Amino acid sequence: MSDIPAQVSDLMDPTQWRAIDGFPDSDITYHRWVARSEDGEQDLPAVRIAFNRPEVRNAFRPQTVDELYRAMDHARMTPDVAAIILTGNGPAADGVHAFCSGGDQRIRGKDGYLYEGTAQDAPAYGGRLHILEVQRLMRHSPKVVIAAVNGWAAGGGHSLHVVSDLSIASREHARFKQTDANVGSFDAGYGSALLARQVGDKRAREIFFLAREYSADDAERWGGVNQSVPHAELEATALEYARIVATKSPQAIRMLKFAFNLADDGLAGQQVFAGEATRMAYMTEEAQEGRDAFLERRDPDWTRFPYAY
Ligand SMILES: CC(C)(COP(=O)(O)OP(=O)(O)OC[C@H]1O[C@@H](n2cnc3c(N)ncnc32)[C@H](O)[C@@H]1OP(=O)(O)O)[C@@H](O)C(=O)NCCC(=O)NCCSC(=O)CCC(=O)c1ccccc1C(=O)O
Repeated sequence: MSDIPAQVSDLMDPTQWRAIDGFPDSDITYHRWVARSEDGEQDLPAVRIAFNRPEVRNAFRPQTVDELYRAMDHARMTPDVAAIILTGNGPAADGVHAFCSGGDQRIRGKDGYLYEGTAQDAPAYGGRLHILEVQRLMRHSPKVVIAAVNGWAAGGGHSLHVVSDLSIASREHARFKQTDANVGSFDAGYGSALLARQVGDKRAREIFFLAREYSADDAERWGGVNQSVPHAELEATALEYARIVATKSPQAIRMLKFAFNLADDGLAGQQVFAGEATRMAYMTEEAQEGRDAFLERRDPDWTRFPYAY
């Protein structure tokens, strides 16, 4: 049985989680859902990834983004994980909760966000904007990403909740504010286009152009989150969503997620969907006949495969 990890957040029940090898607590924390009993420990089908910089409202710096990408990718490639819960640790010392407040403005250089040790006036290509790579990974991951918005979701943090497949928000502490334009940034990709899909075009423009704060209940009413729940129930609700997702066919969930993405993602969306369709085709005798004929140096015999309609 693994050790019970540190309680990294007010809502995290450490007895339900275990540490994951190779992912020590750092700018993010990454845990696997487990059931512990006298008989031992059993992995359950969800992971928890959390921003771990509550002193800056869980703003991300390049190191944070690198760690987030690695954890997301690890979850993507873990075959018995159905869902990824994305949240923020906290609260901070002043009692304020944050999901994520976007890019860390203190280390923003001329052309992006700078790694520690990079001079503020570094020449071009010193800066990173690779949170967008994380957005694409979340979008193309076959796993269902559930944002558990425990506090502030601002700027690029707002976008991460938008890109998540499902969002659940703390009624007392979740606060949404799309501050990009306040600081001269603009998520002109998923963060704005998907938001318009979710809450409607006028509302999305209002959220970006006015950068006004709105609540979990507002977000639920507008269609921006699936559910506003009492703070104390946030992670339990996210786990309940994950548990239900895990009762469904993995193949069906994967195909549905990629189908939901397809039209908005253009040819990249078609490619992801088509890749899974190809995997299914490979499992058929018809496709295997093509492979076998090549390896046996003969013409394929398609006669037993009908032109289905
Ligand atoms: C989130 C707030 C509204 C919370 O307000 P409040 O509770 O009053 O707390 P504060 O006193 O403001 O903050 C406490 C403490 O934290 C520091 N802090 C907070 N947010 C950040 C931040 N993002 N960067 C650095 N530091 C931060 C704050 O300075 C305080 O520190 P002290 O030392 O105690 O003074 C409010 O905090 C707020 O508005 N925060 C800023 C939100 C913001 O504008 N974020 C950046 C938006 S731009 C972005 O995220 C770019 C992301 C990106 O990479 C990108 C790239 C390419 C295309 C698109 C994107 C994209 O937008 O995603």
